[in-house]
Amino acid sequence: MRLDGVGRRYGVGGPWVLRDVHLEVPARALLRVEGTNGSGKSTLLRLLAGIDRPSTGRITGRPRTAYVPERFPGALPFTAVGYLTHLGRVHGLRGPVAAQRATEWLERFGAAGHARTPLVELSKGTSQKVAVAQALLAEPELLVLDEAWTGLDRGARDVLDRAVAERVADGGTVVFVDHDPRRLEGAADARHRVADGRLLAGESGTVYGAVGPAGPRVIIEAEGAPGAAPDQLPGTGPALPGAPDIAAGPDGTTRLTVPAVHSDALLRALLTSRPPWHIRSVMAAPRPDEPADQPGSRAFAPGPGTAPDATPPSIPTPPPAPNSDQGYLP
Ligand SMILES: Nc1ncnc2c1ncn2[C@@H]1O[C@H](COP(=O)(O)OP(=O)(O)OP(=O)(O)O)[C@@H](O)[C@H]1O
Repeated sequence: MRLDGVGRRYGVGGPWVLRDVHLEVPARALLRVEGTNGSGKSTLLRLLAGIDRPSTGRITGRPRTAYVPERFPGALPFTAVGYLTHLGRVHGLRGPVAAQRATEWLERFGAAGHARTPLVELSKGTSQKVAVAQALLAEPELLVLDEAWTGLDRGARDVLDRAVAERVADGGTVVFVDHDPRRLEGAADARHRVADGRLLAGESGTVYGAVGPAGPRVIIEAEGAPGAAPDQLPGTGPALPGAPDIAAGPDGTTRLTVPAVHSDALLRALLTSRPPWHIRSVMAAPRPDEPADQPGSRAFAPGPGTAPDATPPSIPTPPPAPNSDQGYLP
């Protein structure tokens, strides 16, 4: 999914809450959204979830999406299991499958004892378990979580942490906001900050830059199995994290240029494909106004000659590749 020049304001002539947001939402990624109170995080998440529309700009390529709102509308005329089964059907599941998943998720969250309790009688914590379960049971391609951990007991928070990891491992994308800075610490592929109506991004969360055409980009030169061409990349085109520009590189390599915030997710996709791709180099792309031999174009990896002031993106450790003698760099 992609946001191009998206803006949102409430009411005619109201102040812009979000302006000129450019964002590529890659497949198989965990994205954190941060910002101070009232900065526009929930507004952005509602746009991503598709329950609100931009005042200006375009959102394209919407995946199958599920959303946990900041506040769950609990006063609905359903029991917990009835509501979840109903939502499962709304998400396209057949009745028996929806009912089975509803029961499984209530059990997983330790709320099976409340399956037949009307929603209005549920405690805040159990109500929140139902709110989270309705999004998870659909196994969405995009899961949007707005403070979804708030109100959950410790065991349920851990269940949600694991469910998020499972979604991403299955190829889904999870976008989340949480007031706890340690939530899913170290797991996010990218962190985005809403500030002054703009969207900023950073790999580490300490340095944020503009997201969009003007934001930093990374060039990955990779080599596939013998004879592999760019169109044989795993999940070609927009399905690859960050929707990289793909071109032929030197010495038979394939050159993928991607927004820097998505480089980790793209590297992971290449390294974990079967057979895995060799990563030959990872370098910062020169900015449009920068000559190609300036520091921004130096290779991050591998080996000597790496710019001392350049921070390499962290390359995830790939799982062992059966029947493969291919190595990994760096
Ligand atoms: N439906 C609405 N109508 C009018 N103004 C709104 C509406 N929703 C949000 N706003 C305003 O937009 C701004 C951003 O709100 P939003 O809820 O997106 O911020 P947030 O970063 O999620 O805040 P918090 O961390 O407090 O949840 C605020 O000034 C808020 O008052």
